[in-house]
Amino acid sequence: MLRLENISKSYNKGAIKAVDNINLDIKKGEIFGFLGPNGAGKTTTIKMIVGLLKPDSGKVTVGTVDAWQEPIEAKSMISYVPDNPEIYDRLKGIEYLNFMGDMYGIPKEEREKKLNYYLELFSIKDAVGDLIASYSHGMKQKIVLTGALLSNPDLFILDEPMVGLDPKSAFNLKEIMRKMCDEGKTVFFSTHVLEVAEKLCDRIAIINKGKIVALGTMEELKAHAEEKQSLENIFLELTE
Ligand SMILES: Nc1ncnc2c1ncn2[C@@H]1O[C@H](COP(=O)(O)OP(=O)(O)OP(=O)(O)O)[C@@H](O)[C@H]1O
Repeated sequence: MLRLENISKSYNKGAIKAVDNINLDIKKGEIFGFLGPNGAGKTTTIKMIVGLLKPDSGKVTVGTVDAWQEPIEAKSMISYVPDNPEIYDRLKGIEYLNFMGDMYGIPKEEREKKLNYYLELFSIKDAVGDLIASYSHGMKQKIVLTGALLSNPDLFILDEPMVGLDPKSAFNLKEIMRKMCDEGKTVFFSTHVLEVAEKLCDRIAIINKGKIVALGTMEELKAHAEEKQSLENIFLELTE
C-alpha cells in the first residue's frame, strides 16, 4: 500500500542529510510504527509521503500510484495528521470540518453521521461552534483527527498522534487505528511512546540519523537483539 524506494532528503544545500536512502514496503491492512530519536528524520520522511516535501531522490508509491507523478490521485487515498495541529485559527471547528468534507467530496448524510460519531467520541461536540483560535492543543488535535477520519482513508498517516491527547482520547484513537487495519486500511504513524508501538503495531521501523536501523515485527526485532527483551532496550541500543 505504501512503498518508499531509495528516498533521500537533505536540507541547507546538502549540509544536513535528514533522510538517507531509506526503503520501506508497507502492506495493506498493516499498522506500522515509525520510531526514532529527536531529529532522526521521521517528520521529513512523512512529509515526503504526503506530498509536502519533494524527495531529492527516490520514489514514493501509494497503492499503485507514484505519489510525486500523480499527487492528487495519491492524496485522495491519504489522510494525514501532522505533529503540529496548526490549522486555520479564524475558522470555527465545524467550518474546518466541512471544508475537509468538501475537499474529499463526502456526501452530506455520511458527513453528518461521521461528524456526530467522532465529535462525540473525542468529547469535542460542544466546541465545534467556537473559533479554532480559542482551542487548546489537544482540542485542535481532535479536530484535525476528526477531519482526517471523515474520508475513511486507505492510508492513514499520523505524526506523533498521541501528543496532547487525554488518556481516553488516546485510547479511542488506538482503537480506531486497530479497527481501520482490521477493515483492510493501512496505518503508518510515528511515535516516541514505545509502549504504544509495542502493543499496537504489526511492524516497526527504527530510524536513526536518517537511516533505517531496524525493521520487523516485535518478535523479529527481539530475535535480532539477542538478550535485549524490551523495545526500549532495543531502541536505546540501536540509537546510541
Ligand atoms: N526545514 C528544515 N531546515 C533545515 N533542517 C531541517 C528542517 N527540518 C528538519 N531539519 C533537520 O533534519 C533532521 C531531521 O528532522 P526531522 O524533523 O525529520 O526529525 P524527527 O525524527 O521528526 O524529529 P522529532 O522526533 O524531534 O520530531 C534534523 O537534523 C533537523 O534538524
